[in-house]
Amino acid sequence: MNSQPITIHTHVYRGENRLRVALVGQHNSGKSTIFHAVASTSYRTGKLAGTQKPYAECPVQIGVDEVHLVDLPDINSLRNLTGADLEALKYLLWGDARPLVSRHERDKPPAPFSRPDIIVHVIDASVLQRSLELTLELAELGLPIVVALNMMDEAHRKGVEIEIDALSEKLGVPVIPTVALKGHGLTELFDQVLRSARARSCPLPQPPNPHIMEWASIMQKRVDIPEIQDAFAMPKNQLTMHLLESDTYFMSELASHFPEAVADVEALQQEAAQVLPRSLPEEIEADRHHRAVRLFEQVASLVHKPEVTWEEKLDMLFLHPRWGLVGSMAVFAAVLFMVFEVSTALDAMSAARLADMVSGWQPDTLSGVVGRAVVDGLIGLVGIVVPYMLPLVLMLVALEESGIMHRIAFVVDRFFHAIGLHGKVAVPFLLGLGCNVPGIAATKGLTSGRDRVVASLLITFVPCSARSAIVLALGAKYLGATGVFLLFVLSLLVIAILGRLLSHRYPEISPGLIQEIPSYAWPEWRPLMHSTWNRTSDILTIVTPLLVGGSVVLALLQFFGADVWINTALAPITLWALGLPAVLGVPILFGVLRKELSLVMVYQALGTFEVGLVMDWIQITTFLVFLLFYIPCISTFAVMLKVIGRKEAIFSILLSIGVALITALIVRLSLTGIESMI
Ligand SMILES: Nc1nc2c(ncn2[C@@H]2O[C@H](COP(=O)(O)OP(=O)(O)OP(=O)(O)O)[C@@H](O)[C@H]2O)c(=O)[nH]1
Ligand SMILES: [Mg+2]
Repeated sequence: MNSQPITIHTHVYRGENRLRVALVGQHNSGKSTIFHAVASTSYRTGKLAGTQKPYAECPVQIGVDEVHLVDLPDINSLRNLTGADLEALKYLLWGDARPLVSRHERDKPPAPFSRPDIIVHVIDASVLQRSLELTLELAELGLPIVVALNMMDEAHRKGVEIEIDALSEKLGVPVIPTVALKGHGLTELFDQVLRSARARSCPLPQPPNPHIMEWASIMQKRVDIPEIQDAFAMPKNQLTMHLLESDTYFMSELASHFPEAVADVEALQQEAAQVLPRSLPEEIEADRHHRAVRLFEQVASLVHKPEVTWEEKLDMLFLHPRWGLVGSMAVFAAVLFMVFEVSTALDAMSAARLADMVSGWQPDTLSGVVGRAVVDGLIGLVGIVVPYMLPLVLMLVALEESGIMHRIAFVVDRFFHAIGLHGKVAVPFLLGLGCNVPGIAATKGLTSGRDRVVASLLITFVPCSARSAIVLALGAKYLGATGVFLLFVLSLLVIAILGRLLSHRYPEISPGLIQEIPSYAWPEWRPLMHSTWNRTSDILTIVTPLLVGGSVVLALLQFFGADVWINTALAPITLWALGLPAVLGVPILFGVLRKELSLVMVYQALGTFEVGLVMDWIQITTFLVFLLFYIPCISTFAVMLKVIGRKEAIFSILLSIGVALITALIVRLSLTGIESMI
């Protein structure tokens, strides 16, 4: 029988025992890109004690293990540091612990968490030589290191070829090639991080030349005093090298805590200066530079520049630091075209035509009314499926399968992070401009847990085409272009503020996951159609009964003359809070079926098309603001049930009513205030 070896890890990194990993590297090497590729949206940021450069931290799930990942500010060298760089070094040495030498510093410890268990040294492979000096210094820290040889695409483009194995062997450190921008190699990187941490394998020592070694061993003897070593709590060799190089911080700490030892150390530095052609710090720096150059020459070579492939050209548009937005903007424009042109045309051809056909049917019997309500519900369904669900979901699936969605997500991530969301929901948000239903449905495939809930809740505040139509119809006529513009700006503002607030409601730091950007692929028709239909029908099973049922209930209410009760029941909102005519209660309630019907119902309720005759501009604005934000519609509620569950769906209704009321009230009061002033 064939038996497979089973690896049993003696140590699983989880919870309190999660592995602490620090991303260390020079400016622009890609640390933050790696961090954002694997972090969740709810990562934390902070500043190292008394400095201005922020770090970021987040737990990340890797299989059964969990790591606590810290993205540090850039660092060029470990020598002679001041300010933020020195604090970063102190974090690497001591974390939140306070060895004797730093106990007198009154600021907080450099970091609110322990020192890392392992370092991921992020290197820009396209300028490898520059980074290797730092690698040599990091090797002294006594921590396991994994090198992320990042920007391999750039290196490839410049024709720099690196022998990964040779580099890894010479450093005694695993080297993993990555293209952080696309998430390539990140799975291997973090797998290796776990392996190296378990093996506790430290880098090979990288001693300076024998010449310097002699001075180092003398220095080591002079400070090899248990009290000094305890006070600095760092690897002996590293302390020795810092003192040999007359590092300001370490020398001053030595002077203030062990004044008797300083004379010895300084005497040695001066002795060396007399013997050597250059000062000791200069000698050591030159030696390190020399070793880095030699290492570089041994492992790297310049080859003929390869041809740029079409994938690389496309990625210039999607992922390039400067041009990357161009591709995303083009896709957004295409999505908006679909939403505003194609969907509108399809709507006119399908649902609108059907609605026209039955408009003459005005039954006055109970069964007739129910029949008409069922037909209305079904037409409403057609109005969601044909113009919105099918084309927009098809577009979404195509964007996902082609690999474009991942690239857009990467580029716009930063903007969306500001409101606590992942860049992946950018396209669903745009779909929401057409109809919230496919927008919310899309979050199901793209996000999970907290991110999905927050994205869905926020998408309900994106003005869908039905709502925009009312704002455009009434707003353009009575408030002018500026008024309409300001109403949409208000939507954006409300979404941004709610995003921040909701991030507080769901603060749990969900661990990030490693995400790779897939290669480009032409979507295949059959799977595309299949997936589109699956997702649409999935939603229809829950939207249909609610839409038809809701339509019947409202028709019956109207049939039995409940209008007056409804208007009376809603008077606290319409009349008292918002100062609107009470007859608007019915259109507001019935609007949950299909918002665009609200407009017709408003005309009916007020008995005129000239809304301006019965309502002043403040009332019209208040009404539009309320309409813009309150419960979107029954279909949206249905899709929420499916995507985020009953509890959150009900919360969403309460939230939208609350936000609609509060915003409308604020707008009403401010406008009244402004009017009385002028
Ligand atoms: N071509 C290419 N660009 C990358 C890659 N990784 C990151 N970049 C880009 O390089 C730039 C710098 O990346 P960051 O992640 O901000 O670098 P950093 O190390 O955090 O920089 P500092 O925080 O300033 O130290 C960004 O514009 C990234 O989009 C990669 O693998 N390939
Ligand atoms: Mg950064």
